[in-house]
Parts: sequence; structure tokens; C-alpha cells
Amino acid sequence: MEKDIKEILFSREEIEKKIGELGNKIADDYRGKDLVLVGVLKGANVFMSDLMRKINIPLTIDFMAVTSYGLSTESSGVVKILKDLDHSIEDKDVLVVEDIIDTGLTLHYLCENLLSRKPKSLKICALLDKPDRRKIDIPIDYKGFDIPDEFIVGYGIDYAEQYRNLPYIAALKREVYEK
Ligand SMILES: O=P(O)(O)OC[C@H]1O[C@H](OP(=O)(O)OP(=O)(O)O)[C@H](O)[C@@H]1O
Ligand code: HPA
Ligand SMILES: [Mg+2]
Repeated sequence: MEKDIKEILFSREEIEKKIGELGNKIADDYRGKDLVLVGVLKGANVFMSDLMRKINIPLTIDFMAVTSYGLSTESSGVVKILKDLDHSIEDKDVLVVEDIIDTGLTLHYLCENLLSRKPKSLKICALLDKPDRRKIDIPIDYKGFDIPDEFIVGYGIDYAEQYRNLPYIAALKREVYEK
């Protein structure tokens, strides 16, 4: 896997430090509320499991699985729901946990869908923000890092379902996906 990596953008240690800061902020803001973390599978799986252990207040978790990239580096523009939430979010304080916001199409679609279920509040926590490629504006309430316009892998994030198990966040060499 390492031979396909162009550059490591954030090390395991940098990610851990940032998630500690995000977790503290979220715990302060949601103390006394009915917090539900909604993880967006599969990409946010690793981020979600580290983040929730840094939010030191009572909370519940749930997951949705959506996909729009498939085996490509370009969004198909069609967001497909593969798995829905297990529980109702009506009157809950929902925080969507996402690994990366690129075009914004996935979260735009997801937030519209979640808002129709009448949560008390809906906010977004994203580890990575790639603003150069945005097609739809998405307000990010809790953000980890800004990233350049490169195709990213690692720490849960894939190219064609590979590289999710890298412990760091990296840019993939162009030659790997421009064949
Ligand atoms: O802002 P966007 O351009 O919509 O891209 C961001 C989304 O794309 C990726 O998911 P993907 O569709 O690859 O599914 P996955 O999480 O299973 O990898 C990523 O995990 C985000 O959910
Ligand atoms: O840079 C990316 N890498 C992997 N998956 C993605 N989905 C949107 N952007 C990306
Ligand atoms: Mg993907």
C-alpha cells in the first residue's frame, strides 16, 4: 500500500490530537442534551469510533451507509442509501459524523433526508474538508482539517475500497487511479 502513497498529510499522532480537541468541544456544547452521533458508513467508521471515545458525556450512536463514489474518484452525483438508521431521531440532538466533505453532495442529500425526520437539532462534524471541489455549500460545525484538491485515502477513507486500514491520512499517487 505504501508504494501508492504520494504524501502523508496527517500522521496518526496529529489525528489523535485533533480528535481530542473536537471531542472536548462537542462534550461542552452537548452537555445535558440528548446527543445522537450518526456515523456515515463506510468512510466515517474509523473516525466515529475514535471520536465517540473522546466525547465524555452520555450519548447514543447510530449509522447510515451511503455511497456515491463506488470504484471511482469522481462522485456519481447519485447518493444511494445502503443502510438506514436503526432508531428514530425525532426530538434528538443529532450530530452527523463524516470523514470527508468533497463536492458536498453526500451530506446535502443526507441532511435533507435527516431534517425531514424532525430532529431537535442537526449539526455536522467532519474530519476533512476539501473546499476546492465543493458543488453545494455545507455548513461544517466541527471541522478537523482542511485538505488540498488531491484524492485522499487512509484512516477509513478508500480508493476502490482499498487503503481504509492505513493509520494515517495521505494523498494517493495520480498514477494509481489515472490508468
Ligand atoms: O462530498 P462528497 O463529494 O459527496 O464526498 C464525500 C463522501 O464520499 C465518500 O463516501 P463514498 O461514497 O466513497 O462511500 P464510502 O464512505 O463507503 O467510501 C466519503 O466517505 C463521504 O461520505
Ligand atoms: O478524496 C477522497 N478520497 C476518497 N473518497 C472520497 N470521497 C470524496 N472525496 C474523496
Ligand atoms: Mg469511498
